[in-house]
Amino acid sequence: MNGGELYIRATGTWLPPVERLADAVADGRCDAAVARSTRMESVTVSAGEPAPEMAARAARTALERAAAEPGDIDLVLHASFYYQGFDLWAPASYVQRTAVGNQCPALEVRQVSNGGMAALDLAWAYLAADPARIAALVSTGDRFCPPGFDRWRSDPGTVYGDGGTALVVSRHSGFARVRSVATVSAPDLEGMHRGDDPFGPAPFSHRDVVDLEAHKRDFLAGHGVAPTVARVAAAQESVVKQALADAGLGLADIDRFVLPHLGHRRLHVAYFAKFGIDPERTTWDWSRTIGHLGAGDPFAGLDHLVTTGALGPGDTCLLFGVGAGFSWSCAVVEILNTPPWRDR
Ligand SMILES: CCC(=O)NCCNC(=O)CCNC(=O)[C@H](O)C(C)(C)COP(=O)(O)O
Repeated sequence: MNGGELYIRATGTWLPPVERLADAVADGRCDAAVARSTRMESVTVSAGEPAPEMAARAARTALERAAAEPGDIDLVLHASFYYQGFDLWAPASYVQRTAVGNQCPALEVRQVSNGGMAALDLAWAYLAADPARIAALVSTGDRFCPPGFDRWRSDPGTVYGDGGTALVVSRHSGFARVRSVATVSAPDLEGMHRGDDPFGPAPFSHRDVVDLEAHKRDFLAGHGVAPTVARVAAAQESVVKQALADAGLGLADIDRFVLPHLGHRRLHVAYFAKFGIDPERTTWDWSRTIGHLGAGDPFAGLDHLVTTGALGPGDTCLLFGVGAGFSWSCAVVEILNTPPWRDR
């Protein structure tokens, strides 16, 4: 169980323009088979904006919407998982200096695609530990660009988009209440994003471009597909059960589902078919135009549903996060009122 009340004061995203998969297939950047299996339409692609800068822009939007002063923020957590622009550096401090302008603890959470949701879980516990602590900013930012990452081919079941997202959470008030956050870990699966590669002395010591499919093939060769799929499914189920139980709700009580921006085949196996979720009640129709934002999918998806009015007062929403490791987080969010920034 989490500690005390937690509210969402504001969400924020900063997303660059999209590139269409049809164009990427036509010019050979994206394999037609990936376009077919993922059913993605487009992904956001940064023309040069660095990941921490996109996170800071999303953070500024969320802080403005929250009407938060620098002194209101008691913790900054920044989640990312790809290169942040410098070899040895603290992107959370960049977000704090450029978007927040205070001196509270600013720390990074690197838990691959589950980093944003894991940071939300950690922020709640940090705020609950001291009555003097009121609010936190959680930001995410990633730019999946060459030479080290191929957004179309580095992870064939998922096409990657660039962007920044942010959440301002508070123990006192907000347009939505976080009724629970649960996190589950399965470290026996960490080898799936490592494969048979040796540990290296520097980035890209063993290969020039991230190739998650190669690591997955190596891992499955040793661990078997069926047991691995079953392990992933069981852990995903356990985190959903825990979040719903902590919120005192059942799956049937949930109005909308914010899913990771994975390709359609992966979403079908892990969410639509597994939980009997109607794609129409999820963020799929939108996420297929955005791509996998790394740690930011859940915040971007919530921002989209609230801003477009798909979620309104009295509605409940389940946020899903899953990351290499693996780790899964799940949050139950109840919308209390319509935020002033909702599309008119
Ligand atoms: C590396 C980025 C990241 O953290 N992504 C989230 C974790 N990855 C996923 O959830 C993708 C789905 N993959 C899996 O569940 C496992 O690899 C399976 C269970 C082996 C299935 O793989 P698939 O056939 O979908 O490629």
